[in-house]
Amino acid sequence: MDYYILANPHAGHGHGQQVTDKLTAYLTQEQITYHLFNTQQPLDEYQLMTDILAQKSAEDRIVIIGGDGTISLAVNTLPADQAFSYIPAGSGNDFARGLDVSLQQTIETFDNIHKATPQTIYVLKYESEDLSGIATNNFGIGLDAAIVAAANQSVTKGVLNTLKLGQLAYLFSALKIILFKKPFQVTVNGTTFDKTFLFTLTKHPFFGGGVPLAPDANLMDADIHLVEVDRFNLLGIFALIPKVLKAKHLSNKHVNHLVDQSFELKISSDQPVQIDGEVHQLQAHQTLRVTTEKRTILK
Ligand SMILES: Nc1ncnc2c1ncn2[C@@H]1O[C@H](COP(=O)(O)OP(=O)(O)OP(=O)(O)O)[C@@H](O)[C@H]1O
Repeated sequence: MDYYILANPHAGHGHGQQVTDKLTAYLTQEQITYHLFNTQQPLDEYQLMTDILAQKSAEDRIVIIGGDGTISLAVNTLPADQAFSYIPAGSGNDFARGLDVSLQQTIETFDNIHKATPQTIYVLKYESEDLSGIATNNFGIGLDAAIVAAANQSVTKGVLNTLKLGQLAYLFSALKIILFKKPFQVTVNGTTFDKTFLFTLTKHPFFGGGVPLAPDANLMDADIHLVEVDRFNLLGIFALIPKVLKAKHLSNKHVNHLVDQSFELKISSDQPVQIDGEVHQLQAHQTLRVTTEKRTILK
């Protein structure tokens, strides 16, 4: 049994390289055969996973090293019947948190993988006229998508990054969006929300690098958690932020939490959506269906 490693050395500002070096040194020491596929540029994950699938035999194993972007791209290329393992090396690592995999102990994580038996997890599967795929983390419409989009586009981000203050770009963008983003209407599984501000579907608790948005969500079951927040007064919205960080927000009357195994929804105006941190656009009045797909993991 060989290991096929798909690694993003740039994940976590170079942490991917460190994790890969540590793991490969250990595999060499333990005389475990591996084949390393390092991404050279964004989106290489697709081609490398295709190459791995063409070369590996049925008993060989796949290990993915990287952050949430890497695991999302890799799983989108991996057929549902192929098992995989994951060693986190990103900045946010929400999928690893959801899986309850250590964020630091590379070798311990590998040792667990090496002796693991296959387990089923459920990831999000989404489909509309223009968008389809798998989300390993979350599918967000509105606020979170607008924040990610604005932070990626903002001129300030470039300046702040050169000053090594990149995270501030997110803070400024988030503040601007919270102040000015208009609400939108969503009809989901027969219920209409008229003043939606945040609308996120998730299979595990975390978003935004460890924020417990849906504390009871679990990758091991088929339930999808929807967290919807209405646009209400600004003071109330700011007061809600520390509650979200402490996972105490779901009892707020402006927060709606629905759990179901599939969601069908339409929005009333075009909105940005973020799917595992990548920004897309969802057109008004298109039907979006979100269900789950079973995947096999060794962890
Ligand atoms: N060699 C590379 N150089 C630059 N970008 C790369 C390279 N390899 C992969 N990428 C891109 O990096 C992105 C994924 O980064 P990833 O999300 O895994 O790390 P992160 O952003 O540090 O972690 P997290 O998402 O957990 O915060 C993907 O869009 C991927 O295509």
